[in-house]
Amino acid sequence: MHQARIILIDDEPAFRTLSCEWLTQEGYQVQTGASLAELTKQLSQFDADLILLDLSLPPHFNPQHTLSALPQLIDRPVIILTGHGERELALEALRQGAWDFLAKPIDPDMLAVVVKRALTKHLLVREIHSLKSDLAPTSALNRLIGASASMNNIRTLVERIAPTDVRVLVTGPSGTGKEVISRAIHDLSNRAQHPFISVHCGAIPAELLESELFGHTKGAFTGADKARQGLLKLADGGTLFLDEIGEMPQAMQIKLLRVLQEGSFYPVGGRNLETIDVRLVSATNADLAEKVRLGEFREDLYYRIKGVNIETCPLDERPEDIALLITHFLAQQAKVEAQAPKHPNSSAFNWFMQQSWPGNVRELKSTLDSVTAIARNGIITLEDIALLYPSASAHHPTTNHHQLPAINTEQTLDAQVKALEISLISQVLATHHNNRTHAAQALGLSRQGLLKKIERYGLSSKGQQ
Ligand SMILES: Nc1ncnc2c1ncn2[C@@H]1O[C@H](COP(=O)(O)OP(=O)(O)OP(=O)(O)O)[C@@H](O)[C@H]1O
Repeated sequence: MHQARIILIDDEPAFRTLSCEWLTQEGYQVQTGASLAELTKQLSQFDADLILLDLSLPPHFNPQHTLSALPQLIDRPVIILTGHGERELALEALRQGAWDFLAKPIDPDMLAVVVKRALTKHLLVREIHSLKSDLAPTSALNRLIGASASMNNIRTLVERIAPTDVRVLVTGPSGTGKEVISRAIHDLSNRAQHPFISVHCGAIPAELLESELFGHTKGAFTGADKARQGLLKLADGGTLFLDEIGEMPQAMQIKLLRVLQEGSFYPVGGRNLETIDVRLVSATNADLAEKVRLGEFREDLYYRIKGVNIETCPLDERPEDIALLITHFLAQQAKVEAQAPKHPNSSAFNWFMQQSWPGNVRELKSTLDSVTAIARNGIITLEDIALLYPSASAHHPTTNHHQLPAINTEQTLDAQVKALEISLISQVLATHHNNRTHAAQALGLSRQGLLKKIERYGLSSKGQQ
């Protein structure tokens, strides 16, 4: 876990210095300030995990004024520091969402215990929220990031067909999320409790594919020193995902067709007919219809596997998804590393928006991974990017074509306005270190208004303020 960050706001300099020392000795990173204005300024640069807050602060020394700021702060624990005779105020602060209060004079041991407890409990609450959202049935859909018309259609299709047993063929260029979509279909289906078995048809040598899929008996061929179940049997009750089905050898295509027609097969070298109940989802980046025309793929198999066709489109054709994917991948990375998410600054963000991504989402993700690995202090800059991609140093932010999505006569005005809104919100959130209060100010929105848009576009990521 990262070193927890605390902001202490109190108007007494001696108290600030002393408490700062105590907390630093406990291993926390601490920043201090004397007023609400300083708190706001610090929050924009220092993503605090906890705030210690005196209620009587300059210039007004009006506790009610401080109390009215509480709703903006309570995304993390706020501990109120109260003076003598301020019990009522402290209770009011608790009603408004403060975590706890400590009465002055503060005992350092008590301070350490209360702070530690608040941070631990806060962390647990966040974990529980995160686990709950991962378990929610809609989370499989939420994993399909994107607000483009194409991604919206895909999500709708996935939701409709997942509970049926219809076969699905996912087509589209490499790295556009065909496997993620296939998994989402499985996770939202009635087979979700059973296995999802993925077979990369092009990666397994033709001579091994049959025994990999159907299994084999002992002694079926040289080296088969014991019987082994095939992937088809392992997928029983669940979903069999045949990736790159266009690369399946012709001999195997006939065998697969038989399984799909009869629901049964013989393991290699075996005489006992095995029956299975699997849902088939296939994917390819090849033009299967063309392969059929060229005689490279069996027409009868093509129609057997096709069922519903879901088609993904290149990332360059849906620039509004880039901003959402960047936010998503950074949040995902932060979760794995149990750290606050890193953020691109404005010019780095623009660079990502302007690139062409022939390798699609996979390429965007790996570029982001490598750039974040070398970024310092939680901020990704154009200089970081230029270390790995030297052409970035010549990058000129005003000549981009993705920052403002290109005018597209095939999309409605609504869709294009949405794309622009997503792009701008993501960028402002990134440049304000995901501080929603400041991003809202920069965009001229109320915080509530911004939160609604974040929710609507699925822009939220764990660990944001
Ligand atoms: N819409 C999306 N939302 C979230 N992650 C995505 C999305 N699309 C792709 N990804 C991520 O991009 C990477 C590539 O996706 P995936 O493997 O599903 O692509 P693919 O189309 O199956 O590629 P290939 O044809 O090369 O097998 C994965 O890390 C995946 O998690």
